[in-house]
Amino acid sequence: MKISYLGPKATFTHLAVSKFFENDVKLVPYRTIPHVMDAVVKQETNIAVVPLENALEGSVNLTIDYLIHENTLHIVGEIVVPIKQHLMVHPCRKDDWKKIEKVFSHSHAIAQCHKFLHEHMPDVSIEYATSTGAAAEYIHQHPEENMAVIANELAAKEYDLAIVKYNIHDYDYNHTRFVILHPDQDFQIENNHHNKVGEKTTLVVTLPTDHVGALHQVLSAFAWRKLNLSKIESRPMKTGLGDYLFIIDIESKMDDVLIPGAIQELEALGCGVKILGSFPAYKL
Ligand SMILES: O=C(O)C(=O)C[C@]1(C(=O)O)C=C[C@@H](O)C=C1
Repeated sequence: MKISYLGPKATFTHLAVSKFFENDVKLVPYRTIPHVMDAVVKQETNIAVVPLENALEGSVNLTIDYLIHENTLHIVGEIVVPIKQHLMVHPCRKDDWKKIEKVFSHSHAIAQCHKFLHEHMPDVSIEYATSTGAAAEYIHQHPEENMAVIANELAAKEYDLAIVKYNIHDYDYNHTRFVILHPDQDFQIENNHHNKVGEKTTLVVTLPTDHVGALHQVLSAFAWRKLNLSKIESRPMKTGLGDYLFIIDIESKMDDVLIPGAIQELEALGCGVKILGSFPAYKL
């Protein structure tokens, strides 16, 4: 089985897939989240793994938007991974890293370390990379750049960088949810040894024309069936200012009665409903 992931080597996504999947898989890195997903659609790989949400910074909007608007893949699993961000430099700058002028990383990694950067490196400029691994690889290839990178310990090893500050993320509880994507919504991930923490169903709901209490009615369809929601988030529909869709995570797997009943009720109210997936959630 071939798995596309947000690469290059030693990103957090790489850490997640290499810990989660067994040895008989081939891991194939792609540079951007859309490329990771397109690889499955083009049948270059069988499964895609991409980041969806971080506990400190919230959703990875590119993943959500691509999944909703551009893609036909389904979420077939979720992996929650602890995230530790470190500051690293090319070894030739190890002793004078305090004179660094730029910090380079993925936007989510930078956002997870805002307080640290504000307090300890207030004058540096920030540059964004497609992933933490891509930033680490760049600095390895460009020792002449007076830059530091925010990335994980594996990246420091892979790209031969020196960690000058460990654990610079602003809050201890720093976890990211990665999703496993497949074209077939009934695809089952083989998993023998990981810690399964629950089941989820993710829906995308569009409201009928804006009217008083529309969202309240949507939420009632879940509430009176005692379907617990673990997330509700609005994203622009990209059709006009004020047009939103809602991404709703239900803390149960698809059943024959309750979730289909809630969906029918929403459709009767004039809502559009798309099922992004019904899947097991694992914690590493
Ligand atoms: O850049 C990486 O290493 C990624 O895997 C991406 C990503 C993200 O998009 O949130 C994943 C986990 C961390 O939260 C920071 C960055």
